[in-house]
Amino acid sequence: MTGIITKLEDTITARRGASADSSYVASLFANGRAKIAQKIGEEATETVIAAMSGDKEELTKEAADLLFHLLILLADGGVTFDEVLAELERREGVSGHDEKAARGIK
Ligand SMILES: N=c1c2ncn([C@@H]3O[C@H](COP(=O)(O)OP(=O)(O)OP(=O)(O)O)[C@@H](O)[C@H]3O)c2ncn1[C@@H]1O[C@H](COP(=O)(O)O)[C@@H](O)[C@H]1O
Repeated sequence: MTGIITKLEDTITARRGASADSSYVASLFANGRAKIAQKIGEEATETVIAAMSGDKEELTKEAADLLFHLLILLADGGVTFDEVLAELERREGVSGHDEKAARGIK
């Protein structure tokens, strides 16, 4: 299931320093973290709009866009998707309320 994530992570890493003219990923890296973060905001908004419209196909496509751009932001920040999954596994079985309390969130 996550094989495509690993492949995308490898592709994203390989695009670092590639020509921004020929690669969308390289163009995002070239424009910097703020631009990548901005794309996350846009894709998140589009995902929310798709969810609210009730269009499952559109929601699937927008969620894929969001996840793709999140992988780029994670790569830029030096975090792997495996590390995100490990954090989710760490929380497994912990109540959401307890998790918030552990982080000092009321
Ligand atoms: N999975 C994706 C993928 N999903 C979405 N996108 C691009 O993400 C962009 C989505 O942004 P928008 O919807 O806002 O469209 P846009 O208006 O064209 O974007 P902006 O000009 O505003 O940045 C589009 O340009 C899509 O083509 C992707 N681009 C690349 N990939 C993967 O990344 C690989 C490497 O791509 P390159 O870096 O282009 O070689 C590809 O082989 C694919 O596997």
